[in-house]
Order: sequence, then C-alpha cells, then structure tokens
Amino acid sequence: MNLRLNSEFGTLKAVLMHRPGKEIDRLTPYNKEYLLFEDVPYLDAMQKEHDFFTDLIKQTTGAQVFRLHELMIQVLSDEKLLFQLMRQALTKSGMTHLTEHIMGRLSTAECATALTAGVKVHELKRKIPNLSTGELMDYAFVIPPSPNLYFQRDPMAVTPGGIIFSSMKMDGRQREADLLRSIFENHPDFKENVNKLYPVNGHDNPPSIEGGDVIVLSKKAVAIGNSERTDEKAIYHVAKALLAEGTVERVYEVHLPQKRNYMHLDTVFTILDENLVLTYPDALNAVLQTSLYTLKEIKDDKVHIKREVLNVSLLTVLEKEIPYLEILHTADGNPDYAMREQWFDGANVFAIGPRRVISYNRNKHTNRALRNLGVEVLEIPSSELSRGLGGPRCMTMPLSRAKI
Ligand SMILES: NC(=[NH2+])NCCC[C@H](N)C(=O)O
Repeated sequence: MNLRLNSEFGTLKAVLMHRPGKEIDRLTPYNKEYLLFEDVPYLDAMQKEHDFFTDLIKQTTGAQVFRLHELMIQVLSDEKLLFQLMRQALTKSGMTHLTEHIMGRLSTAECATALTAGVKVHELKRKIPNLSTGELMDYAFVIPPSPNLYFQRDPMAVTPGGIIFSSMKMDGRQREADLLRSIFENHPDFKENVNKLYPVNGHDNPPSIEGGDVIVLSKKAVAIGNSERTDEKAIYHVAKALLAEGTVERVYEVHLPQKRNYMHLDTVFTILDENLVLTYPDALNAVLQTSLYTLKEIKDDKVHIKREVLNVSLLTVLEKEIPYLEILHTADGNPDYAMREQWFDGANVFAIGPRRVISYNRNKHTNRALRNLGVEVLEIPSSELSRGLGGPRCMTMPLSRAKI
C-alpha cells in the first residue's frame, strides 16, 4: 500500500479505525476534563454507534477497514517492541520495574488491551498477587488509559509526500502517537511504504503536531493549523520535510484561535470535492493570519525554505488553492444552529468519495444544507460518539484513496 494521499475526498480504499473499548469506561466526572471529554459516555451505545459507522464505510465503499487492536496484536509479538511500549506506558506511575513481570503474565492480546485501556493496581494484583506497587493505592492507574484513541485522525497524518507521526500536545494523549508509529514502522503490510516526514531524527522531545491539524488542499498544497495542539516549530520542520520531498510545493500555516471548539484545523473546515468546502462560517472571519512556506533551494544537501507572512484570511487561501471554489456554511449559515452544530463537529464530516460524506445525524441543519447542494449524506448515530468532541473525520485515518 502506497502510504501517500493526494486528496481529502478520493474514493476511500483503506482506513484505520479504533472501536472504543474499556478505556472509555475509565472516564469519570473527575478525570474527564484531563482526558479531554465533555461527558462520561455510555460505552455499549458508543460501540453500537461505532459499529454502525464501520459497517457503513465497508458497505458503501468496499474499503478495507483496519482495526487498531488487531494491528497492535500483530506487531506486539515482537518482544522488544512490546517491552519498549510497556515500559513507556509504566513511566507515569513510576512502575517501569514491573515491565517484564507484566509481560510474563499477560498474553499479547491482554498486553494490547493494557496499553489502550490502562491497568489499575487492584486489577494487576488479581493477576500477580505478590506485586510490589509501593505507595500506589489500589484504584490508581499503573498504566493510564487512552480514551481518545477512537479519534484515529490525530496520532498521525498521511500527506502527498509521506507520513507525519504526531507529537501529541496534551498529557492524556501522548502515548497514542508512539503506538501508531510502532505499528507503521514494524507491521509487514506497511513498513516498506512509510516515508517518515516527522519527527525529524534525533529530536527527543519534538514540538507538538496533531493529525487533525493537517489538511491536504491539493496535490501540491497542504494546510497545517497553528492551534491549541500544533506548534509553529513543528510546522516549520514538517514544511521543510514536505518541500524537500518535492511532491508538495506550498505549505500553509493557518493560525487558529486557541479555543476548545477550534482545537484542530479540521474542526473548522473539510474538503468534500475538487471545488467544494464545508466550513463553520465564523471561522472564515476568525482566521485572519496565514503564512506560506515554499522551497528556496537545496544546496549541498541542505534544504532552505522561505516563510512569508500573508496576513490573509482562510477564505483567501482556499480560493487561491481550490479553483472554482464553492463554500458551504454549516447549518446553511444560520448563526444559532451553526454554533450548536459546531460544538458537535458539524464541519467535521468524513468524505468517502467526491460529494459523498458521512456525518453525525444530530447535525441536521448542516446535513440538509449539504443535500440541497447535491451532496450524498450518510448519517451515523451520534449521541455517545460526540461526547469526546470529535466528528467523523476525527475518527478515521484514511490510508488509501483513489487517485485524483
Ligand atoms: N481531529 C480532531 N478534531 N480530533 C478531535 C479530538 C478530540 C479529543 N477529545 C481531544 O481533545 O483531543
């Protein structure tokens, strides 16, 4: 599989998803904020909604749907890799000395679950009775959970020039990117086809960037949100790698307001076809500053790039890159409904083909506006999935699409 994508809307051929699991049941009213949830979801209903979503993708596109848990089990048979991930997962609680102990007692599938759902002291004691966990209370996490894993969009990004492995900003999501990187760099189906653009080798603590901030504008241009989650230093490094690779000629840095409902660029707009963009109306006014990176020269193996501050709005950038641009506002521009639907990711639909999208059923004003324009809208149930504040695009990591 050629792990490069040259559009946001070519007919979907392969996608990676994660079915929400036990990690969701770790959320409580007290940790939900730290773990970036708005509420405490009901897992059974959430899984049903997610299964509906996955089946719909399979039925309507015939695309191959990879599941994170299965890929994890496949790569974790490599003990060295498992050791590395397990040790890292135990760092926060200061329990790295338990790494081999845990690996010796749990099957590979159980280790995969432990790495995503987390493990509490009392759960571990049931498996390993004479465990020394020092000061840790029975209900403390030995391994913290990763409830945001169903937002597979964020731990990496596939661009026309290769893959960006994220460096997650928020404490509660940091391990997600390492997990994805371990899979893509080791799984036989993928590893030969990874052209890694980021992190740059030798960077121990790379500046943060998250996949939701990366949008392919065209074969030659990529936009990256400078946001609550993505740092301008990361954008600089990614721009340099992308421009040096040669497929992409322009990288835009789009400055977003640092607000929860603008957390990533894909909360503000998505591209549905060669010339159709769905956007939250306020965003076009709020986003007023962009910078453009282009290649200056490559001399003696050194890459030199140029950054120009454009001081133009997001709309101007989109108009420049997308010919005959047609903009559709969420909720058809009605400010009250647009605001409500933006909170539940109205602009964050998932394009499975040109003018063919999957959208939350709750965003009915946006869905109606899309249909009026001739877009095929496939709705998915959204009572529980939406509680993590991410939409259909956030929940998918497309790996292959028909070329545009
Ligand atoms: N690509 C996206 N917009 N992802 C949404 C992620 C939501 C998640 N709860 C977070 O705060 O990180």
